Amino acid sequence: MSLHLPTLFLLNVYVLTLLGCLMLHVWWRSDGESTLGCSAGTLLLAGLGVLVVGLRGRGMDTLSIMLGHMLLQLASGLGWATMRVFVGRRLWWPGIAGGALLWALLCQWPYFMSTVSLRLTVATLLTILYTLLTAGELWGARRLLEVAIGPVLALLLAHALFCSGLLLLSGRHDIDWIWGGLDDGFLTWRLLEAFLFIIGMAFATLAMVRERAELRYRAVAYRDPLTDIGNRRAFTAGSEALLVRCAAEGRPATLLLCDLDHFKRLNDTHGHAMGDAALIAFGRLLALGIRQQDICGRIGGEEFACLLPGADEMAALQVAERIRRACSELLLGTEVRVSVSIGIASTAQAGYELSRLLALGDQALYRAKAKGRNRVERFTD
Ligand SMILES: Nc1nc2c(ncn2[C@@H]2O[C@H](COP(=O)(O)OP(=O)(O)OP(=O)(O)O)[C@@H](O)[C@H]2O)c(=O)[nH]1
Repeated sequence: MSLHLPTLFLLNVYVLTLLGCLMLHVWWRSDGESTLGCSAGTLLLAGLGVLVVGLRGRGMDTLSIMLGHMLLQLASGLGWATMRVFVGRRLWWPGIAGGALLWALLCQWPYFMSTVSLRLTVATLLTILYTLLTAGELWGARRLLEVAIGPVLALLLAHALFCSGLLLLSGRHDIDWIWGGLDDGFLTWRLLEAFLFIIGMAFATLAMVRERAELRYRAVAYRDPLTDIGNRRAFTAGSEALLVRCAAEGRPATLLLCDLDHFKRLNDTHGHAMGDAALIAFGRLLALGIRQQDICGRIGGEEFACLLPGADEMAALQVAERIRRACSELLLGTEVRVSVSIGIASTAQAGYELSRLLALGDQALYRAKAKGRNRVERFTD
């Protein structure tokens, strides 16, 4: 296969600039997501760098070698910064500009300017260094990131391996073989690989940013903003999935339906803010009082629900009593007394359908309220 080098240079400049402008636009529309801003900068700097490097041999060799490679190193530094920002770290300008500054310094040395092999080695080493630093940022934060980082890591490692291979070959072969023949030479493949790598990184970055935004929106949509526990949507989705699993495994599951007592009176007497404080405290009590495999949520104003997989009625009764007793100790130190009524319904009576469990739990709760509140009642036919 033969690739025409000047065409490849032009294609590089055109596509990188176009992609950079598109990324700028996405950044602008995203309310300033810094990762996208850094990625746009990387693409635009890379496009400009390739353009200046492409001027070599047109009477502007010094400018091309010095400025072109400085721009390319700055693009590599900004590529690293893109992932730093993505994982929540701050921009570190000495690191970003370090490669470009080192290149500018080396260009003051006449031997460096006149020795292609040395320049090729330094440029490739810097590229490998920035690529590994970029991969290191993602790897270091892998436990905190909820998004898939495998494709980007694979892309970065492939790029580092390709550049290392190039470095090894340049040590074994005549440099003219690396740079020479231009139509079929190694430079053509180097340029093509770098081009594909930058495009791949831009799309992978965009995908990671989008995936994280979606996860954040979903988390917000599934959380009750006041108590910071799951809302009705989260409880319903989680419980339905749990019930399917319990049904398949033939295990019981029991629902606790909790309703704070005389909540309207509490609001009217002590104010809405104190009512909110009671809701927050009760939400925390539930979240801390259940096992990791249980689910709880605020499913209405002052109504909460818990689903306990694997728990039969008697086990659930103990949990409910514990919650009821702990509730009386909420907001100690204030004049407010909080109590809760709890209705219990289990899959032994209701089957594994959530709506039926909720309906039976509601009947049990109604009985607890009717019998004077601050008590736990089980559903009975
Ligand atoms: N502070 C506060 N109050 C809320 C919130 N959501 C609902 N409420 C109030 O909760 C009260 C519920 O009142 P009711 O449904 O009459 O029930 P109750 O007064 O608790 O009476 P019982 O359930 O029969 O013991 C209403 O006054 C709602 O305004 C909230 O987010 N914050």
